[in-house]
Amino acid sequence: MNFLQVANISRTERDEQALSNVSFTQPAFHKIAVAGETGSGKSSLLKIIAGLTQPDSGNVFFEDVRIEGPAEKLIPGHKGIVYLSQQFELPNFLTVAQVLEYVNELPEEEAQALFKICHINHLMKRRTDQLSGGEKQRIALARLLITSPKLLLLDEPFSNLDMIHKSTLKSVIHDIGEHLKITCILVSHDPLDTLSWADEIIVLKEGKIVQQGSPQEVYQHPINEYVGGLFGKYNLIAPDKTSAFAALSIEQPAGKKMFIRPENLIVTEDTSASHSIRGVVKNSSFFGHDYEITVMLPENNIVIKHSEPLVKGSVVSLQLRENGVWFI
Ligand SMILES: Nc1ncnc2c1ncn2[C@@H]1O[C@H](COP(=O)(O)OP(=O)(O)OP(=O)(O)O)[C@@H](O)[C@H]1O
Repeated sequence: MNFLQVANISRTERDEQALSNVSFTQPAFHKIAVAGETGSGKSSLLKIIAGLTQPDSGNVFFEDVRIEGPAEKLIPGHKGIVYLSQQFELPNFLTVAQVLEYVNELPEEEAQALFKICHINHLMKRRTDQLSGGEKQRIALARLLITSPKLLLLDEPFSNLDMIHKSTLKSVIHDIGEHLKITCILVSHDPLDTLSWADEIIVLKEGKIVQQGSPQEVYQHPINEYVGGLFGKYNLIAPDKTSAFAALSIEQPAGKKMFIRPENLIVTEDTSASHSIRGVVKNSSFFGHDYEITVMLPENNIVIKHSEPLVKGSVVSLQLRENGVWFI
């Protein structure tokens, strides 16, 4: 039995293809993140899986049962699947306890454990209009989880959250998977949210899956520049601009560009080192845990990461980490 099977889903919105033949399967407890630029179809996909949007063609099966869309049933949605939208709403003028009691069917002990996981125990007496955005979101999440779903669909849960609320929510999402045994699909366009959490990443562009793989695969071996760019900074060196890399004896496939993540280039002390690239430091920018350094090569500039700033105008020697180059 497949836990979730998405089979050839397509949907058109205003004459544009929002989703085009999207297919994938998800085993239970396998954490899937969906990434893609704005308008690539991420929310549409989640809503179709939740049974809240009707696909034009294709099917979604949840535990081998076909999910009916809103055109096929009176009350949209599917038992066992919950969707936390970017625009969730809580009832006004009620306390958090009242909001949750209304939907709660869990025994008291389980409900308390759930509230603890969601970091909301201390908010029970507050009214819903007396909460911060991050607190409201965790109440909305608890309100869905209290129905004991098997599949949780989270649509950009971290957008609009400051670092503190974001880190609380990250630990909540981690604990949901660990302790509540709920499978999750997460949509986010921040690479840091998805790379560290997901077992598998599905990348959408213009409604199509362009790459699907482990976080390591999509980060280190993107299929194209679009995927590479979604997950962080990179250097892309055209085939006719690689003279500075000659000493590295890299075998370059014809017509392909060199793709190198900044952290795959490391500064070596020895400026005469063979098997290294020499360049001149153009500038250093502070990024908290490290510096981003732009280095001028004869034909182009490249960006590297380094633990300290480097003096502008100084000559540096760089080495490439093992398997640090990819071609696209
Ligand atoms: N209700 C709607 N009416 C008209 N067009 C829509 C509707 N919902 C989505 N679309 C269009 O379908 C395409 C996919 O939208 P969708 O919201 O799924 O993308 P997304 O990847 O989730 O974007 P974002 O990251 O901005 O939320 C976009 O071109 C969007 O404008």
